[in-house]
Amino acid sequence: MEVGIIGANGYSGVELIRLLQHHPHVTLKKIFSNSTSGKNILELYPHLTELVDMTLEQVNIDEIASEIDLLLFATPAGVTKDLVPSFIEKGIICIDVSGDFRLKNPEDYEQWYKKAPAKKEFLQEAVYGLTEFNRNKIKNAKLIANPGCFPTATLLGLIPALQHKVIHPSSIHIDAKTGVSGAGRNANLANMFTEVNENIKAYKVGQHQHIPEIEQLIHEISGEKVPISFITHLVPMNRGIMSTIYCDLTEKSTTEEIYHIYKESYKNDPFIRIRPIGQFPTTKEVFGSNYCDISLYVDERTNKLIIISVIDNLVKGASGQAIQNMNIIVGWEETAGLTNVPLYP
Ligand SMILES: NC(=O)C1=CN([C@@H]2O[C@H](COP(=O)(O)OP(=O)(O)OC[C@H]3O[C@@H](n4cnc5c(N)ncnc54)[C@H](OP(=O)(O)O)[C@@H]3O)[C@@H](O)[C@H]2O)C=CC1
Ligand SMILES: CC(=O)N[C@@H](CCC(=O)OP(=O)(O)O)C(=O)O
Repeated sequence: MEVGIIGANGYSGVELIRLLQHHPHVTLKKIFSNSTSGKNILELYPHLTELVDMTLEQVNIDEIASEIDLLLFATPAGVTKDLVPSFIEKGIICIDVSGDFRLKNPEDYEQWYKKAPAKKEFLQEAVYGLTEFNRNKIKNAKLIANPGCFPTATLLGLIPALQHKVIHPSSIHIDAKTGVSGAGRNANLANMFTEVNENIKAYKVGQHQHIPEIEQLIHEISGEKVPISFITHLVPMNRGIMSTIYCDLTEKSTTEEIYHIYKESYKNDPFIRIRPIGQFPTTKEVFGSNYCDISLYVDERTNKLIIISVIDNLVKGASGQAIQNMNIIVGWEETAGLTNVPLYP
């Protein structure tokens, strides 16, 4: 299969390039960017020396359509809503890592992304690519809206509890932390070493674009349209997301009972690791891998379930999950190209 990456020079794009080096069935045929087109990827990422020798090209829809079977998009919000429809119409499978097709209601996109939304028909056609939740729909998808990094960690942590109705959806509070690569490679004062190092800060408080995405899926699972509290923090590390979720239990329960629900729910999911009771995951333990590690704790004093979920934002939170979805669409083994062990320490 001939694959291309649009936005290949950003952090998610170059992570796609890295992961595809180990993919047994994929030929990376073309890479594309915008302002850096014409450059060899090695000028921007020397760590790929002697591994990849490709020049970034400007997107040309007709040329791409004649050479590529599947496109992975790693572009900023607002780009794919205009680009993707032409490729879908030409029969090319599109997997979009950006947020353009995630929210079914275009008004939500306008409100939270402050941009014009994609056309309704494409929003309807897009399948939300949270693999473990939507595997059956993903199989037949032509357009995947890959989830955001925070929604991936958070929703994988919440889904079994919501499906088994052990928590009140209206009681969900999420405290989330991310490494700086989540913001992409563009220079930005807020992400400078001097601003981030030895520091931790809350950002986009009450305004984060992942709020409606998380609420949309909670609604789909529970039938309840409820607002959530969701606060993101920037911490001084390159990669990693930790989502700590607090929710009220519907009935008295124990950590053991909840643990068994989660083990059963995820027993066929190769990238979800439910940690033994009493062991809590760190971001380093999933670094560079497609794993999502989840721990459960019932605080019997407050009757709350506390869920701790970690991922690597660039792998399970973006490029790894995109490849997992591609594997499912094409019918390859779901783990193809994604079997690397986390890098530790
Ligand atoms: N970083 C992360 O952890 C995650 C990111 N995402 C999403 O993935 C997308 C990419 O993020 P990230 O890699 O961090 O961002 P980056 O800013 O690092 O990279 C995006 C790249 O897209 C390129 N680009 C912009 N417009 C076009 C265009 N019209 N055609 C081709 N290329 C274009 C830019 O290239 P040029 O410089 O040449 O203009 C830029 O380098 C975003 O939508 C982001 O929200 C989702 C989950 C996690
Ligand atoms: C550190 C940092 O800034 N992280 C980004 C993650 C963005 C992301 O995952 O992308 P989408 O906008 O495509 O959902 C943020 O919090 O907005």
